[in-house]
Amino acid sequence: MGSDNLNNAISLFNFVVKDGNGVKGLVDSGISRVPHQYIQPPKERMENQSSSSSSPELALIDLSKLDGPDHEHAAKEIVFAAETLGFFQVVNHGVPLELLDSLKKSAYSFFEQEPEKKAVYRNGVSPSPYVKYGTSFVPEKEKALEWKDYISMVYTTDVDALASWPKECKEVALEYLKTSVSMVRKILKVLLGNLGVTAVEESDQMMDGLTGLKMVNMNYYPKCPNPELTVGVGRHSDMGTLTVLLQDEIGGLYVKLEEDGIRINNNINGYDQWIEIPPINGALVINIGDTLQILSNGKYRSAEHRVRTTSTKSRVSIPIFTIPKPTEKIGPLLQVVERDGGVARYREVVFEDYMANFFGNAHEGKKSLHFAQIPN
Ligand SMILES: O=C(O)CCC(=O)C(=O)O
Ligand SMILES: [Fe+2]
Repeated sequence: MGSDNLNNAISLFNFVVKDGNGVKGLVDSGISRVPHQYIQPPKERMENQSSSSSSPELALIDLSKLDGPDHEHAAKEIVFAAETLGFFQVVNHGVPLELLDSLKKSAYSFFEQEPEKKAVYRNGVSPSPYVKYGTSFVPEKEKALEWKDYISMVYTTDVDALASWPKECKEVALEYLKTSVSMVRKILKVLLGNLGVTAVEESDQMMDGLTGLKMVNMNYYPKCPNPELTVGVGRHSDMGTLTVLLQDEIGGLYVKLEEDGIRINNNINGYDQWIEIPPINGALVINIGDTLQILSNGKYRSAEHRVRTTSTKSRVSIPIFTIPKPTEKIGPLLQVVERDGGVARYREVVFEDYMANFFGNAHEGKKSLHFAQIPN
């Protein structure tokens, strides 16, 4: 695509979004400056805000301890992280380390294909309702586009996954999903237990409901000529229950500190404070989503996070989203509301409606939660 055309808003949108060339196609066309559609308003640019140098500890939790004599200690670490930052990292998580390497490689094999190969999975033309390739979050609604391409694969059954997910990544993605799900259940069991859900059957049933929908995404952030003007992903929280994330060695994922969540040492000039989730080889990142914030009546923090771009190297990240089934009703647990003096901070929502609101709007911090919030 010639540089004259790049200045034409409609043809840029068509090239990147509609025709499925993505940000990757834009970069491959040889641009030396990002098109204006990608320029974020100053308050969203990441170079403009301070990032905490004296970060409070970001927990790195050894999950194997949940199965031994240190269970209580590990469980406390999980609960504390969920109540404060809403993000932590785990090791000894049971997901094979070789698989993590294969996943990153397979993400590159998918995104480095010719645009036509990826474009077959575009929204509306994809041969499967469970597979979607796209760029940015909701391009039609965004004031500035995010510098990110992605492929999203919803899990129903193994047979469906192997029949419909792209061949470049289906086997590893499925293995990643299956090995992660048992870890997610271990973590959820701890978090539910702390809310008073201790009976095995009730806990199992609740976990089935909270993770009824699972998907693996692969995000690809091409290197960007103007990292100071762009974002990889804008400020948002995840809508689901728990997110598991594999990131590569590039870094660039930031989580926002909130005043009541954690002590802030250096709150400079009222700017938001963000801390980076540092890449740790072999570790996985876990974060709390809106669903758990609602369920816990606000005790667990669905963390606001965002991703910067870099000019030196492209980055991949591979999240698994565990989400309630669309028909599931989600509201604060009764026993938690009782403990909170009978005050529910969220109403009960049918998850399908929550999801429609989430995907119907551009990323805007934690605004997604307003859909369920009861104003006080
Ligand atoms: O790329 C990352 O590190 C995070 C991506 C993310 O927040 C998301 O896909 O929801
Ligand atoms: Fe996210």
